[in-house]
Amino acid sequence: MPEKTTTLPSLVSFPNMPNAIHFGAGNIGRGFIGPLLVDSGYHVTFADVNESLIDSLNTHDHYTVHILSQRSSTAEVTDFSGVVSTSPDLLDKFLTTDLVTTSVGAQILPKIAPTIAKGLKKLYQERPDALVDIIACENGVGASEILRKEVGKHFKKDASTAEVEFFDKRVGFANCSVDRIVPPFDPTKTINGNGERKRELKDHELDVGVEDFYEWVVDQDALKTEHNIHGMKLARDLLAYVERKLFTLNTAHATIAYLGWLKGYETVNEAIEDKQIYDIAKGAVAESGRALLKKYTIFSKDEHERYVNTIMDRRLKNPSLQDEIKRVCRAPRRKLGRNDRLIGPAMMDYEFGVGKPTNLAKSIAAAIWYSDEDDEDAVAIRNMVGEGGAEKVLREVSGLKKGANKADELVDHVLEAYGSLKNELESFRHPNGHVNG
Ligand SMILES: NC(=O)c1ccc[n+]([C@@H]2O[C@H](COP(=O)([O-])OP(=O)(O)OC[C@H]3O[C@@H](n4cnc5c(N)ncnc54)[C@H](O)[C@@H]3O)[C@@H](O)[C@H]2O)c1
Ligand SMILES: O=P(O)(O)OC[C@@H](O)[C@@H](O)[C@H](O)[C@H](O)CO
Repeated sequence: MPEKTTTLPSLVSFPNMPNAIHFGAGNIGRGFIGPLLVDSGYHVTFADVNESLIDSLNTHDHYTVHILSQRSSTAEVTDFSGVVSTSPDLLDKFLTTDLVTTSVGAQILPKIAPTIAKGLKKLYQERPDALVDIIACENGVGASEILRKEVGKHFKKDASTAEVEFFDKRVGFANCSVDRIVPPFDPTKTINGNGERKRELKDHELDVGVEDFYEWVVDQDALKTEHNIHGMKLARDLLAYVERKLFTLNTAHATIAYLGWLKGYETVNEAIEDKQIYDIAKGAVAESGRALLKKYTIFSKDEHERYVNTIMDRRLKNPSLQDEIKRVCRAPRRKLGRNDRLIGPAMMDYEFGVGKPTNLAKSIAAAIWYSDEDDEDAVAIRNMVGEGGAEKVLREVSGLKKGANKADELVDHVLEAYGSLKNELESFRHPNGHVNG
């Protein structure tokens, strides 16, 4: 295996501006990872299925990232282009890159894997001594590892021994934790000293709005080469950072959103001001926090308390964000997965014997109640509930196997919450709510 850390080969093989390929030119691509890469000297090639977005990237020479905070500010992004992710032109871009990143949604990774495998084959044919790192910037545990397995299936099919060696030794798949709230943004609205004013969409359609906070932590042991990216932190205990973020920020976010949906709110800002919702979310992160602190001794109790307070009382309450409940509730099948933000910390509570996850059970129950006919995950879950009740979802989507003690305990606990949640929330009913639906 090539050497890592400071003795790593760096960008010397690219005398001109190095190229990074980023799959997914959406909120996180344009609002977080893309700007950091550009700021670090890369030309970013965005690859996306959305053809009109790619056209727009190729007809604009800059866009603006609006920092949504009390003291709003902006940053200009230049040095980017776009390629449709199914176009053969994308494969040529692999010849001049040492970094491929993604933010397409964890469930989409298997769909982009064949293209990445083809790009790597091309790279191997032209530059068999190349080193390249791939970082899946998706919410979830081990997203880059999942991508490695998917890409490997395609790359290794009918591959020579030398090709397999190239894949195993010269391509890094580094897991990461990626944290910045990038909500839907209306680029025609802008805030200045005189309040809100309207702008022409065509000039600003690529603009994004982001919170001021960001954290990107990457597994340094998995990287094959040095990248020197501003804002990318390298760490060894990666799972600790991934789970701390997913089981705190995303646990609270999901709890607020699913309960907020039940009560009829449209934004996270509205829902978090509802004391009943705030208390359940705070309780849920306390339940995940007690298990996280047992599992990961690198975080002290005080540090974790500060981390939680920043999330609950500063970041999620940021009045400039106006994040949509619908966005945060998206893909509930993924969010109800065994290792994700709801079931993951609840099971950790049982595994570490730190107490019963009463608030997390309510969050899980609320996620099972969620319905959105535009979201295929939500439709699938509603259908499963229709066929076999909430238990079917917990057994089949959340992987809580019948007969396993801890899993059975959690199932019972969630089913109880599922039955009583609407009554519990009813007295706080909002006119648009779903507590009676
Ligand atoms: N928005 C946030 O606050 C935030 C923060 C941290 C992490 N994330 C994670 O980042 C990822 C992306 O989230 P987002 O909010 O940017 O979503 P988004 O919907 O804004 O962007 C996703 C982009 O991927 C593109 N895409 C979909 N299928 C594709 C395919 N097969 N090939 C190429 N491109 C494809 C879409 O067209 C879209 O432009 C998710 O995993 C999310 O969990 C989001
Ligand atoms: O992106 P998802 O669907 O996994 O989760 C929705 C939000 O909780 C998420 O995008 C947060 O805004 C983000 O994780 C903040 O870093």
